[in-house]
Amino acid sequence: MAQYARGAAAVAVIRLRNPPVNALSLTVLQALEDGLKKADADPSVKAVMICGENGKFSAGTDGFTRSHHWVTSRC
Ligand SMILES: CC/C=C\C/C=C/C(=O)SCCNC(=O)CCNC(=O)[C@H](O)C(C)(C)COP(=O)(O)OP(=O)(O)OC[C@H]1O[C@@H](n2cnc3c(N)ncnc32)[C@H](O)[C@@H]1OP(=O)(O)O
Repeated sequence: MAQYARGAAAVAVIRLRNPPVNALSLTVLQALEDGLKKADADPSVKAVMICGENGKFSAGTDGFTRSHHWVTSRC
C-alpha cells in the first residue's frame, strides 16, 4: 500500500509500504494514485513528498506487474 499523510506546512507525504523493497505492485500504484488525487483536491497542499518505508525508496515495478506488462505488450 501507500499511506497518505499531511506533513509540515503545506506538504503532503505519501509513504510507499510494500516490504521488503517497496516494489510498485498494482495495489501500491493504485494507492499512490489515490494519494496524489487527495493531494490535488486539497488547495492547501503545495508540494507532495513520496518516500519509502524502512529506509528504502522503491525497487521499481513489482516482479509480477513487470511480467504482466510483458505478456500484455506481446498480445
Ligand atoms: C510500461 C512500463 C512501466 C514501467 C517500467 C518500469 C521499469 C522499472 O521499474 S525497472 C526496475 C525494476 N526493478 C528492478 O529490476 C530491481 C531489481 N532488484 C534489485 O536490483 C535488488 O533487489 C535491490 C537493489 C532493489 C535490493 O537489493 P538487496 O538489498 O540485495 O535485496 P534482494 O535483491 O535480496 O531483494 C530482497 C527481496 O526483494 C525482492 N525484490 C527485489 N526487487 C523486486 C521487485 N522489483 N519486485 C518484487 N520483488 C522484488 C527480492 O526478490 C527479494 O525477495 P526474497 O527475500 O523473497 O527473495
